[in-house]
Amino acid sequence: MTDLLWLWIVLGVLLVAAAGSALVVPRLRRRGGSRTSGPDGGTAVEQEPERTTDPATAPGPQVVPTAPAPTAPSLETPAPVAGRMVRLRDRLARSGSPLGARLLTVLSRDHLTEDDWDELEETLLLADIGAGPAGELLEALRTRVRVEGAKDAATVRELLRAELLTVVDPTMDRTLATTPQQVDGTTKPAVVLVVGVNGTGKTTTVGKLARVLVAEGRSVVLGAADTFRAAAADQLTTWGARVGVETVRSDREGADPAAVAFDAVATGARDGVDVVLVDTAGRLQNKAGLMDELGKITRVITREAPLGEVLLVLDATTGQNGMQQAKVFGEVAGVTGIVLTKLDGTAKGGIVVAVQRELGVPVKLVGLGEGPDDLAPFDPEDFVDGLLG
Ligand SMILES: Nc1nc2c(ncn2[C@@H]2O[C@H](COP(=O)(O)OP(=O)(O)OP(=O)(O)O)[C@@H](O)[C@H]2O)c(=O)[nH]1
Repeated sequence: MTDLLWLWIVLGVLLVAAAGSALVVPRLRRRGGSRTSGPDGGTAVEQEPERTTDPATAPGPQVVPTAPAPTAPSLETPAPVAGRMVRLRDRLARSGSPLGARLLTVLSRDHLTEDDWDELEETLLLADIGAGPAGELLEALRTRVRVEGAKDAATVRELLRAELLTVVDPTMDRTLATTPQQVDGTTKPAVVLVVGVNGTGKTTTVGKLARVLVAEGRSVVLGAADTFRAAAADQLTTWGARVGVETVRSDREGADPAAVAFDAVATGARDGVDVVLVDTAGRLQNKAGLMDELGKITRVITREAPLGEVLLVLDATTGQNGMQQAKVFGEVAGVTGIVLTKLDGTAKGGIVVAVQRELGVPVKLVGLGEGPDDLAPFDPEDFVDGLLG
């Protein structure tokens, strides 16, 4: 009898426990989402919203309404890269035409006087071509006009076109080093570091360049090493997400940019991507500080993969004023190529020539608008045709 009583008590306790556990809705937390760099430079993953279990299969009577699962944003297809500069040439012609049109007007006069040659020189200097290249261009034109003597509009245009092309220098190697490299039997991504003063268009250029690479079928990882401006990492993440490219960033404003750059390159190497593009902050006007920061970023990157390209972003609208900054970056950062942005907004296209001369490195890309695909590989012939209108 006592045994039977104990059996009933145990069964009762078990029933109460089972009913209690059925009312508990388990909460699951999944780790995943955008990759962020931890304060120590190690990668951490976070920012994933909490998920509740599917109400249809969850135990218990309660049905918790859930918001519909967000649909993944549809990926954009970047515009083809070939012929971009031709497509954008009209824009260039509109902004650069004062140079070409004024030169052609003067050169077409019947007898060119010294005043005419002075006017040509002034026009070239106003377009920021620089005194040296302007002198060379005029010297060559004088000789050809004297020797050839021809004056019809087509011949004059052809003369000017040829001499402008010579100073823009079609022989410079403008290819971007974006091919993965073999290091000790391991394939490493090509690393492109993007530098320049603030506001020149670095972040935008990294975003647009990612699209250029995606359009060419390359896989890309972005590194948001501009940790100075909090919005820069968000801006970059948005650019990347639009074309399915991952951004490695820090969750902390003011984090060590070198740590983020290292994480981005390590992520790219681990995931076997073709190219890692690293955006940097541009606020260090002081040469020693700049040298320290860029030196550290370069050192940590090269521990993981060779640095293929250092692109200096320059705002074409600042013209000769931007040259001083360009020289400082040229000295401290080992620049291998120039990206000239905002060429759509200036008649000072001659800066292409001046900056190449000053730094001894080629303009490789030009920004010709605020649209996502308004970045084009620089083509000297298309550029000169744009200037001539
Ligand atoms: N018209 C025009 N605007 C451009 C071009 N490239 C960039 N911009 C604009 O320039 C502004 C600054 O661009 P950002 O990419 O934020 O510049 P940043 O150098 O990263 O700036 P910091 O992060 O402050 O150093 C933005 O409004 C861009 O849309 C271009 O080729 N043409």
